[in-house]
Amino acid sequence: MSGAVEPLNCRAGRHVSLILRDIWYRYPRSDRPLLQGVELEVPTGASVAVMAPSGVGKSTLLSIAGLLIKPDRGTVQIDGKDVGPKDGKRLLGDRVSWVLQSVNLLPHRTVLDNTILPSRAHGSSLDSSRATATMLLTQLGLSHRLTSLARTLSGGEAQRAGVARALVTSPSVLIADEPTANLDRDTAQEVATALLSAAQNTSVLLATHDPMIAEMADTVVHLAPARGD
Ligand SMILES: Nc1ncnc2c1ncn2[C@@H]1O[C@H](COP(=O)(O)OP(=O)(O)OP(=O)(O)O)[C@@H](O)[C@H]1O
Repeated sequence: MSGAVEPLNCRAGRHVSLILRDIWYRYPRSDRPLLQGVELEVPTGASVAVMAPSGVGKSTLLSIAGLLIKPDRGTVQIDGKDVGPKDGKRLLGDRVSWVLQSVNLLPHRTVLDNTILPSRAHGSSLDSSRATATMLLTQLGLSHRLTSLARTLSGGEAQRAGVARALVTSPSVLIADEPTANLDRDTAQEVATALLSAAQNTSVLLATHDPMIAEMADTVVHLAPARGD
């Protein structure tokens, strides 16, 4: 039968922004690969939570998906294109953004100034960066904090500002490694809700120990421990 081959990044009418294919990774000096043929897809605008016991490799997997580590084998695709050896620097902080457990805002700069940094670094004008940042900060419940110094924010507010900073370039993919681990339960839930709602057009790959947070994602996947030899 003849016919068009369905593109890999579009399954059953759904676009897939992040694809990991047959990912293998072994840390130097380790006796066996930590990741052994991992496959993962995050459809555009969807969220996937990765759960596993401590040490199984969630952060390592996210570091590969988030272009910080190159896999020994396998491919990472962003928006349907394989990420090549020299693409990481170009994509990181623009098409692919991160939210970490520690936000690391510049303490003596305002919330708005912190938020616009990635978009300014990737060439957007000051006006358009400010407009996007203001919209995101408002959506994340921080409209009253735009001109506050970052050091005056509470933990939950700082984390929400970190989410705004990560989304200001309208990335295709947001990698969130334990984004709520330092927060109390209520604040964690509030931040996760804000993150998932602000990232509506972005594919989110989230690692968490917390089943309550994982269940807020569209899909929960469990990373299996590496097999021994
Ligand atoms: N830079 C490194 N060099 C060598 N081994 C490492 C390195 N980083 C992590 N590891 C090891 O790889 C394994 C997986 O670590 P990773 O941080 O990916 O797991 P995790 O599932 O995210 O754990 P946690 O939930 O505790 O954060 C651990 O045994 C860890 O010690």
